[in-house]
Amino acid sequence: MKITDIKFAMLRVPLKTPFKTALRTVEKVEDVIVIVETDTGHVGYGEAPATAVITGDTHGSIIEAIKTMIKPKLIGEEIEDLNRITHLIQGSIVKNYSAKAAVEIAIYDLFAQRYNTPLYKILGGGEPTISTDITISVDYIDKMVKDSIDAVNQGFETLKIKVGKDIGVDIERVKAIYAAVEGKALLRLDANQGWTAKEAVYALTKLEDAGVRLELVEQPVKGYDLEGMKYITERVHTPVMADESTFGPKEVIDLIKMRAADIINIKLMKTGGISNAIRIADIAETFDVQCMIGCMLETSISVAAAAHLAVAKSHVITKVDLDGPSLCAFDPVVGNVKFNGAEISIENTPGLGIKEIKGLEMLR
Ligand SMILES: C[C@H](N)C(=O)N[C@H](CCC(=O)O)C(=O)O
Ligand SMILES: [Mg+2]
Repeated sequence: MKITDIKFAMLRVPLKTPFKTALRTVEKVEDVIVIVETDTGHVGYGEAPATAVITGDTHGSIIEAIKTMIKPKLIGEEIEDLNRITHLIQGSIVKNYSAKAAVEIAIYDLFAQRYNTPLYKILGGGEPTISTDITISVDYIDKMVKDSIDAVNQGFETLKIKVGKDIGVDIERVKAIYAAVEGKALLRLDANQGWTAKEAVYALTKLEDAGVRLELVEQPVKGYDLEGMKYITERVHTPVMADESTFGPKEVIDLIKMRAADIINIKLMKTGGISNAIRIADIAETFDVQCMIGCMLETSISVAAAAHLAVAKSHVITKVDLDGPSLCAFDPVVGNVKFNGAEISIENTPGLGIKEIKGLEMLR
Protein backbone atom coordinates (compact mmCIF):
# COMPACT_ATOMS: atom_id res chain seq x y z
CA MET A 1 0.00 0.00 0.00
CA LYS A 2 1.87 3.09 -1.31
CA ILE A 3 1.17 6.72 -0.37
CA THR A 4 0.11 8.59 -3.53
CA ASP A 5 -1.17 11.97 -2.30
CA ILE A 6 -1.95 14.08 0.77
CA LYS A 7 -4.94 16.41 0.55
CA PHE A 8 -6.32 19.04 2.93
CA ALA A 9 -9.73 20.22 4.07
CA MET A 10 -11.17 22.44 6.79
CA LEU A 11 -13.79 21.18 9.22
CA ARG A 12 -15.84 23.72 11.19
CA VAL A 13 -18.18 22.62 13.98
CA PRO A 14 -19.83 25.02 16.47
CA LEU A 15 -19.41 24.26 20.17
CA LYS A 16 -22.51 23.71 22.34
CA THR A 17 -21.34 26.58 24.55
CA PRO A 18 -18.24 28.86 24.47
CA PHE A 19 -15.10 27.11 25.75
CA LYS A 20 -13.35 29.41 28.24
CA THR A 21 -9.94 28.89 29.83
CA ALA A 22 -7.35 31.15 31.44
CA LEU A 23 -5.79 31.38 27.96
CA ARG A 24 -8.70 31.90 25.58
CA THR A 25 -12.39 31.77 24.67
CA VAL A 26 -13.45 29.75 21.63
CA GLU A 27 -16.88 29.31 20.03
CA LYS A 28 -16.19 26.73 17.34
CA VAL A 29 -13.85 23.96 16.36
CA GLU A 30 -12.00 24.89 13.16
CA ASP A 31 -9.51 22.18 12.33
CA VAL A 32 -7.33 21.16 9.40
CA ILE A 33 -8.22 17.70 8.10
CA VAL A 34 -5.51 15.67 6.40
CA ILE A 35 -6.47 13.02 3.86
CA VAL A 36 -3.73 10.55 2.91
CA GLU A 37 -4.45 8.60 -0.28
CA THR A 38 -2.90 5.31 -1.39
CA ASP A 39 -2.57 3.24 -4.57
CA THR A 40 -4.99 0.62 -3.17
CA GLY A 41 -7.80 3.17 -2.78
CA HIS A 42 -7.53 3.11 1.04
CA VAL A 43 -7.74 6.57 2.62
CA GLY A 44 -6.39 7.64 6.04
CA TYR A 45 -7.68 10.63 8.00
CA GLY A 46 -5.94 12.98 10.43
CA GLU A 47 -6.87 16.24 12.14
CA ALA A 48 -5.02 19.24 13.58
CA PRO A 49 -6.44 22.15 15.57
CA ALA A 50 -4.66 25.50 15.50
CA THR A 51 -4.03 25.94 19.23
CA ALA A 52 -1.57 28.82 18.76
CA VAL A 53 -1.58 29.82 22.46
CA ILE A 54 -0.34 26.37 23.50
CA THR A 55 1.46 24.74 20.56
CA GLY A 56 2.24 27.79 18.42
CA ASP A 57 0.43 26.17 15.48
CA THR A 58 -1.91 28.09 13.14
CA HIS A 59 -3.99 26.79 10.22
CA GLY A 60 -1.46 28.33 7.82
CA SER A 61 1.57 26.84 9.58
CA ILE A 62 -0.02 23.39 9.76
CA ILE A 63 -0.88 23.31 6.06
CA GLU A 64 2.46 24.78 4.94
CA ALA A 65 4.50 22.42 7.14
CA ILE A 66 2.71 19.40 5.68
CA LYS A 67 2.70 20.66 2.08
CA THR A 68 6.30 21.80 1.86
CA MET A 69 8.19 19.71 4.48
CA ILE A 70 6.30 16.48 5.31
CA LYS A 71 4.39 15.49 2.17
CA PRO A 72 7.44 15.48 -0.19
CA LYS A 73 9.13 12.94 2.10
CA LEU A 74 6.13 10.58 2.19
CA ILE A 75 4.94 10.26 -1.40
CA GLY A 76 5.79 6.75 -2.65
CA GLU A 77 6.45 5.35 0.85
CA GLU A 78 4.97 1.94 1.73
CA ILE A 79 2.44 2.08 4.60
CA GLU A 80 3.85 -1.25 5.89
CA ASP A 81 7.08 0.64 6.77
CA LEU A 82 5.41 2.40 9.70
CA ASN A 83 8.52 3.10 11.78
CA ARG A 84 10.39 4.47 8.75
CA ILE A 85 7.45 6.78 7.95
CA THR A 86 7.07 8.12 11.50
CA HIS A 87 10.84 8.72 11.57
CA LEU A 88 10.56 10.67 8.30
CA ILE A 89 7.65 12.73 9.68
CA GLN A 90 9.40 13.56 12.97
CA GLY A 91 12.65 14.47 11.17
CA SER A 92 11.02 16.56 8.46
CA ILE A 93 10.89 19.83 10.45
CA VAL A 94 11.39 20.92 14.06
CA LYS A 95 8.33 21.64 16.26
CA ASN A 96 5.09 21.88 14.17
CA TYR A 97 3.67 19.14 16.40
CA SER A 98 0.04 19.45 15.32
CA ALA A 99 0.99 19.11 11.63
CA LYS A 100 3.05 16.00 12.41
CA ALA A 101 0.24 14.62 14.58
CA ALA A 102 -2.37 14.99 11.84
CA VAL A 103 -0.22 13.14 9.31
CA GLU A 104 0.81 10.42 11.79
CA ILE A 105 -2.83 9.81 12.75
CA ALA A 106 -3.72 9.25 9.08
CA ILE A 107 -0.71 6.95 8.62
CA TYR A 108 -1.64 4.83 11.68
CA ASP A 109 -5.23 4.72 10.38
CA LEU A 110 -3.91 3.28 7.09
CA PHE A 111 -1.47 0.91 8.81
CA ALA A 112 -4.30 -0.63 10.85
CA GLN A 113 -6.55 -0.76 7.74
CA ARG A 114 -3.72 -2.55 5.90
CA TYR A 115 -3.94 -5.36 8.46
CA ASN A 116 -7.75 -5.15 8.55
CA THR A 117 -7.71 -4.51 12.32
CA PRO A 118 -8.93 -1.72 14.64
CA LEU A 119 -6.05 0.61 15.54
CA TYR A 120 -6.18 -0.19 19.27
CA LYS A 121 -5.52 -3.87 18.51
CA ILE A 122 -2.49 -2.97 16.36
CA LEU A 123 -1.27 -0.84 19.30
CA GLY A 124 -1.54 -3.77 21.72
CA GLY A 125 -5.25 -4.40 22.37
CA GLY A 126 -7.36 -3.75 25.43
CA GLU A 127 -10.94 -3.27 26.60
CA PRO A 128 -12.48 -0.95 23.96
CA THR A 129 -14.55 1.20 26.29
CA ILE A 130 -13.21 4.16 28.28
CA SER A 131 -14.76 6.93 30.31
CA THR A 132 -13.95 10.63 29.81
CA ASP A 133 -14.36 13.69 31.97
CA ILE A 134 -15.99 16.90 30.70
CA THR A 135 -14.63 20.43 30.91
CA ILE A 136 -16.42 23.11 32.90
CA SER A 137 -15.37 26.46 31.41
CA VAL A 138 -14.17 29.22 33.73
CA ASP A 139 -17.04 31.65 34.27
CA TYR A 140 -19.23 33.29 36.93
CA ILE A 141 -19.52 31.02 39.98
CA ASP A 142 -23.27 30.40 39.56
CA LYS A 143 -22.83 29.47 35.91
CA MET A 144 -20.00 27.03 36.72
CA VAL A 145 -22.08 25.41 39.48
CA LYS A 146 -25.03 25.02 37.08
CA ASP A 147 -22.79 23.62 34.32
CA SER A 148 -21.30 21.15 36.82
CA ILE A 149 -24.71 19.94 38.02
CA ASP A 150 -25.89 19.60 34.40
CA ALA A 151 -22.78 17.56 33.55
CA VAL A 152 -23.36 15.22 36.52
CA ASN A 153 -27.00 14.80 35.44
CA GLN A 154 -25.73 13.83 31.97
CA GLY A 155 -23.70 11.01 33.56
CA PHE A 156 -20.22 12.55 33.81
CA GLU A 157 -18.44 11.29 36.93
CA THR A 158 -15.33 13.45 36.55
CA LEU A 159 -15.36 17.22 35.93
CA LYS A 160 -12.34 19.19 34.71
CA ILE A 161 -12.81 22.62 36.24
CA LYS A 162 -11.07 25.47 34.46
CA VAL A 163 -9.50 28.02 36.79
CA GLY A 164 -6.42 30.25 36.60
CA LYS A 165 -8.10 33.66 36.46
CA ASP A 166 -8.42 35.48 39.79
CA ILE A 167 -7.00 33.39 42.64
CA GLY A 168 -9.60 34.49 45.23
CA VAL A 169 -12.53 33.83 42.91
CA ASP A 170 -10.93 30.55 41.78
CA ILE A 171 -10.97 29.28 45.37
CA GLU A 172 -14.65 30.24 45.70
CA ARG A 173 -15.44 28.65 42.30
CA VAL A 174 -14.00 25.31 43.37
CA LYS A 175 -15.57 25.37 46.84
CA ALA A 176 -19.02 26.11 45.37
CA ILE A 177 -18.77 23.37 42.74
CA TYR A 178 -17.46 20.87 45.30
CA ALA A 179 -20.39 21.63 47.61
CA ALA A 180 -22.83 21.11 44.72
CA VAL A 181 -21.47 17.79 43.39
CA GLU A 182 -19.66 16.22 46.37
CA GLY A 183 -20.00 12.44 46.30
CA LYS A 184 -21.37 12.52 42.74
CA ALA A 185 -18.32 13.59 40.76
CA LEU A 186 -14.55 13.72 41.07
CA LEU A 187 -13.00 17.17 40.48
CA ARG A 188 -9.80 17.85 38.59
CA LEU A 189 -8.60 21.46 38.14
CA ASP A 190 -6.84 22.97 35.13
CA ALA A 191 -5.34 26.44 35.66
CA ASN A 192 -3.83 26.59 32.12
CA GLN A 193 -0.71 28.36 33.47
CA GLY A 194 -2.75 31.12 35.13
CA TRP A 195 -1.28 31.09 38.64
CA THR A 196 2.13 31.78 40.11
CA ALA A 197 3.73 28.99 42.14
CA LYS A 198 3.00 30.81 45.41
CA GLU A 199 -0.61 31.45 44.40
CA ALA A 200 -1.04 27.78 43.53
CA VAL A 201 0.29 26.60 46.89
CA TYR A 202 -1.91 29.18 48.65
CA ALA A 203 -5.07 28.17 46.74
CA LEU A 204 -4.54 24.43 46.97
CA THR A 205 -3.68 24.58 50.68
CA LYS A 206 -6.83 26.65 51.35
CA LEU A 207 -8.93 24.11 49.42
CA GLU A 208 -7.30 21.12 51.13
CA ASP A 209 -7.78 22.75 54.57
CA ALA A 210 -11.45 23.38 53.72
CA GLY A 211 -11.89 19.65 53.06
CA VAL A 212 -12.18 19.96 49.26
CA ARG A 213 -10.83 16.73 47.79
CA LEU A 214 -9.31 17.16 44.33
CA GLU A 215 -8.14 14.37 42.06
CA LEU A 216 -5.37 16.57 40.60
CA VAL A 217 -4.37 20.06 39.50
CA GLU A 218 -3.21 20.53 35.93
CA GLN A 219 -0.57 23.04 34.81
CA PRO A 220 -0.88 25.62 37.60
CA VAL A 221 2.03 27.77 36.33
CA LYS A 222 3.65 28.78 33.04
CA GLY A 223 4.76 25.86 30.89
CA TYR A 224 8.42 26.86 31.04
CA ASP A 225 8.40 27.22 34.85
CA LEU A 226 9.55 23.72 35.86
CA GLU A 227 11.00 25.09 39.12
CA GLY A 228 7.53 26.48 39.90
CA MET A 229 5.91 23.10 39.12
CA LYS A 230 8.42 21.40 41.43
CA TYR A 231 7.84 23.99 44.17
CA ILE A 232 4.09 23.23 44.10
CA THR A 233 4.50 19.45 43.78
CA GLU A 234 6.65 19.43 46.91
CA ARG A 235 4.22 21.52 48.99
CA VAL A 236 0.66 20.30 48.31
CA HIS A 237 -1.08 16.96 48.81
CA THR A 238 -3.09 17.31 45.56
CA PRO A 239 -1.26 15.55 42.71
CA VAL A 240 0.17 17.98 40.14
CA MET A 241 -0.13 17.21 36.42
CA ALA A 242 2.06 18.67 33.66
CA ASP A 243 0.31 19.74 30.47
CA GLU A 244 1.92 22.75 28.75
CA SER A 245 5.24 21.90 30.52
CA THR A 246 5.77 18.73 28.49
CA PHE A 247 5.46 18.13 24.76
CA GLY A 248 7.86 15.35 23.67
CA PRO A 249 9.59 12.35 25.31
CA LYS A 250 12.79 14.23 26.22
CA GLU A 251 10.84 16.88 28.19
CA VAL A 252 8.94 14.12 29.97
CA ILE A 253 12.18 12.43 31.04
CA ASP A 254 13.57 15.78 32.30
CA LEU A 255 10.38 16.59 34.20
CA ILE A 256 10.13 13.16 35.81
CA LYS A 257 13.81 13.21 36.84
CA MET A 258 13.31 16.67 38.35
CA ARG A 259 10.17 15.43 40.14
CA ALA A 260 8.42 18.56 38.88
CA ALA A 261 5.01 16.85 38.56
CA ASP A 262 3.22 13.66 39.58
CA ILE A 263 1.25 12.99 36.36
CA ILE A 264 1.78 13.69 32.64
CA ASN A 265 -0.94 14.87 30.25
CA ILE A 266 -0.26 13.26 26.85
CA LYS A 267 -1.86 15.04 23.90
CA LEU A 268 -1.21 13.96 20.32
CA MET A 269 -1.04 17.65 19.32
CA LYS A 270 1.87 18.18 21.71
CA THR A 271 3.77 14.94 21.04
CA GLY A 272 3.61 15.22 17.25
CA GLY A 273 1.41 12.15 16.99
CA ILE A 274 1.08 8.55 18.08
CA SER A 275 4.72 7.37 17.87
CA ASN A 276 5.95 9.83 20.50
CA ALA A 277 2.79 9.39 22.59
CA ILE A 278 3.65 5.67 22.80
CA ARG A 279 7.23 6.55 23.80
CA ILE A 280 5.95 8.87 26.55
CA ALA A 281 3.55 6.24 27.89
CA ASP A 282 6.43 3.73 27.95
CA ILE A 283 8.75 6.19 29.71
CA ALA A 284 6.06 6.99 32.27
CA GLU A 285 5.44 3.28 32.85
CA THR A 286 9.18 2.74 33.35
CA PHE A 287 9.25 5.46 36.02
CA ASP A 288 5.93 4.33 37.55
CA VAL A 289 4.25 7.63 36.67
CA GLN A 290 0.61 7.78 35.57
CA CYS A 291 -0.63 9.63 32.49
CA MET A 292 -3.77 11.32 31.30
CA ILE A 293 -4.69 11.34 27.61
CA GLY A 294 -5.99 14.79 26.68
CA CYS A 295 -7.10 16.72 23.62
CA MET A 296 -7.40 20.25 22.29
CA LEU A 297 -10.58 21.45 20.59
CA GLU A 298 -10.76 18.46 18.27
CA THR A 299 -13.54 16.41 16.73
CA SER A 300 -13.98 12.65 16.68
CA ILE A 301 -11.26 12.18 14.03
CA SER A 302 -8.11 12.91 16.04
CA VAL A 303 -9.88 12.20 19.34
CA ALA A 304 -10.73 8.73 17.97
CA ALA A 305 -6.99 8.14 17.49
CA ALA A 306 -6.35 9.25 21.08
CA ALA A 307 -9.11 6.90 22.28
CA HIS A 308 -7.55 3.93 20.43
CA LEU A 309 -4.20 4.75 22.07
CA ALA A 310 -5.79 5.15 25.52
CA VAL A 311 -7.38 1.70 25.24
CA ALA A 312 -4.10 0.08 24.24
CA LYS A 313 -2.13 1.83 27.03
CA SER A 314 -4.78 1.81 29.74
CA HIS A 315 -2.36 0.35 32.32
CA VAL A 316 -0.43 3.66 32.29
CA ILE A 317 -2.96 6.08 30.73
CA THR A 318 -5.29 5.91 33.70
CA LYS A 319 -7.06 9.25 33.20
CA VAL A 320 -9.01 10.42 30.17
CA ASP A 321 -9.82 13.98 29.05
CA LEU A 322 -11.19 13.31 25.57
CA ASP A 323 -14.23 15.55 25.72
CA GLY A 324 -13.66 17.42 22.42
CA PRO A 325 -16.51 15.57 20.63
CA SER A 326 -18.85 16.06 23.62
CA LEU A 327 -18.22 19.82 23.50
CA CYS A 328 -19.22 19.96 19.80
CA ALA A 329 -22.82 20.80 18.83
CA PHE A 330 -22.85 17.71 16.57
CA ASP A 331 -20.56 14.88 15.49
CA PRO A 332 -19.51 15.39 11.84
CA VAL A 333 -18.05 11.89 11.63
CA VAL A 334 -19.79 8.65 10.77
CA GLY A 335 -17.39 6.21 12.35
CA ASN A 336 -16.63 3.34 14.65
CA VAL A 337 -15.68 5.31 17.76
CA LYS A 338 -18.88 6.26 19.57
CA PHE A 339 -18.87 9.31 21.86
CA ASN A 340 -21.88 8.89 24.07
CA GLY A 341 -21.64 11.32 27.00
CA ALA A 342 -18.95 10.08 29.34
CA GLU A 343 -18.60 6.75 27.51
CA ILE A 344 -16.30 6.29 24.53
CA SER A 345 -16.54 2.90 22.85
CA ILE A 346 -14.72 1.47 19.85
CA GLU A 347 -16.36 -0.97 17.46
CA ASN A 348 -14.52 -3.80 15.76
CA THR A 349 -13.80 -2.25 12.33
CA PRO A 350 -10.40 -1.58 10.68
CA GLY A 351 -8.20 1.46 11.38
CA LEU A 352 -9.86 4.48 12.97
CA GLY A 353 -13.05 3.24 11.30
CA ILE A 354 -14.02 6.59 9.74
CA LYS A 355 -16.67 6.02 7.07
CA GLU A 356 -17.67 9.61 6.28
CA ILE A 357 -16.90 13.16 7.42
CA LYS A 358 -19.78 15.56 6.88
CA GLY A 359 -19.18 19.22 5.97
CA LEU A 360 -15.56 18.96 4.80
CA GLU A 361 -14.42 22.06 2.87
CA MET A 362 -11.69 20.76 0.55
CA LEU A 363 -8.64 23.04 0.10
CA ARG A 364 -6.58 23.28 -3.06
C1 LIG B 1 -10.67 20.16 25.59
C2 LIG B 1 -9.86 19.65 26.76
N1 LIG B 1 -10.71 19.17 27.78
C3 LIG B 1 -9.01 20.73 27.32
O1 LIG B 1 -9.36 21.32 28.31
N2 LIG B 1 -7.89 21.00 26.68
C4 LIG B 1 -7.13 22.15 27.11
C5 LIG B 1 -6.66 23.00 26.00
C6 LIG B 1 -7.69 23.21 24.93
C7 LIG B 1 -7.62 24.44 24.11
O2 LIG B 1 -7.39 25.54 24.61
O3 LIG B 1 -7.88 24.26 22.93
C8 LIG B 1 -6.13 21.81 28.16
O4 LIG B 1 -6.06 20.68 28.67
O5 LIG B 1 -5.41 22.68 28.56
MG1 LIG C 1 -4.57 21.50 30.25
